Amino acid sequence: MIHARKLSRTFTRKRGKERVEAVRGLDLDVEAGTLLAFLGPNGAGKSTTLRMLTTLLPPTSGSATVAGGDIAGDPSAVRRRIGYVSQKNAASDHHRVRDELVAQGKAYGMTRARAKERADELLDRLELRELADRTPTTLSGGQRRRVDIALGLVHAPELLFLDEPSTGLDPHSRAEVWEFILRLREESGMTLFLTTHYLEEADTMAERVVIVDRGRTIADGTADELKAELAGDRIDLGLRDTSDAARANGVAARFASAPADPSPTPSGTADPTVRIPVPNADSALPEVLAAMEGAGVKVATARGVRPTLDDVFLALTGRSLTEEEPTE
Ligand SMILES: Nc1ncnc2c1ncn2[C@@H]1O[C@H](COP(=O)(O)OP(=O)(O)OP(=O)(O)O)[C@@H](O)[C@H]1O
Repeated sequence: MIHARKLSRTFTRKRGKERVEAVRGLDLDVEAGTLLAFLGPNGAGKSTTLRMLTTLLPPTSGSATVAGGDIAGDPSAVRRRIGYVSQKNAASDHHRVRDELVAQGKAYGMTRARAKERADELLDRLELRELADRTPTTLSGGQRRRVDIALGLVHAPELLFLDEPSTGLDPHSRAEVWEFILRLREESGMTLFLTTHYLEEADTMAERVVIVDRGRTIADGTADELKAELAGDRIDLGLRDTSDAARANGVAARFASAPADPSPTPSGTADPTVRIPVPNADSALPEVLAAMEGAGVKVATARGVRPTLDDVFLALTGRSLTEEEPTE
């Protein structure tokens, strides 16, 4: 469905003629029917990639075919087959939801009758029927996002790009938008390519996660694969007594699958925490506790910690995905 080769985009900032390599040589193949989450910190090149794949921005070099069309050679064929829900609201503030959907259908060359029929189908499918005669300014954030998604679906695309579909929504609306995205996929088998800042969403919803940083792909796989290969489990032990720290670290070193923290790090309050990277926290925990007891270390709290996608990013770059990039 998507085949990109060495896709690159450089911007030249007017002042000072500074060059920004927003996307550097991206290779990507996406199978039809996949739900892919495209992750990366601010400024990693996600929106630029999306804009190139949706033909809104020409690449500086490299090539891509999207839904069977060449983004440079045949952009209109690509546009007919894909939908794009951008970060900005697509619906105008002053037109009623149904009218907006009908206008979109006509813009795609449908007859008025067909455009109305299609608008009705989408109003039902995205549970917007009751809101059909309202203008977007009177809708909640989640309802408005559903209207944006409906607008992206008018021409029944094979592939839908969603740029940050859940950003700026409250947790209830986020869950609701996700429910629609997942349902859409189940009903239509559509390929979905989305960016998100919410790592837990990518972790639980996406079949494939691609992480980009500074314009390059740094990880690609299922969330479980990436976590298992790049981050691994951890055991966190809270010590009752700081004076046990040196002994606790000695025991930790015997179990650690990677060099453990050299010194226990205070976890907010006075009691120190020893963090031990292990291949499997569930099976290692009883053995670690027994060894600590044998060494006379008094353990106050113990817990197995599963890695997150942020741990994956941290392992790869030494930075957290949730931290802001320093402004250039
Ligand atoms: N039109 C432009 N002119 C100059 N620089 C640009 C332009 N568009 C993007 N950039 C730069 O390209 C880099 C990648 O930007 P992009 O918007 O693709 O990142 P992103 O991963 O989508 O970030 P965010 O998560 O903040 O949306 C950034 O350094 C950005 O400042």
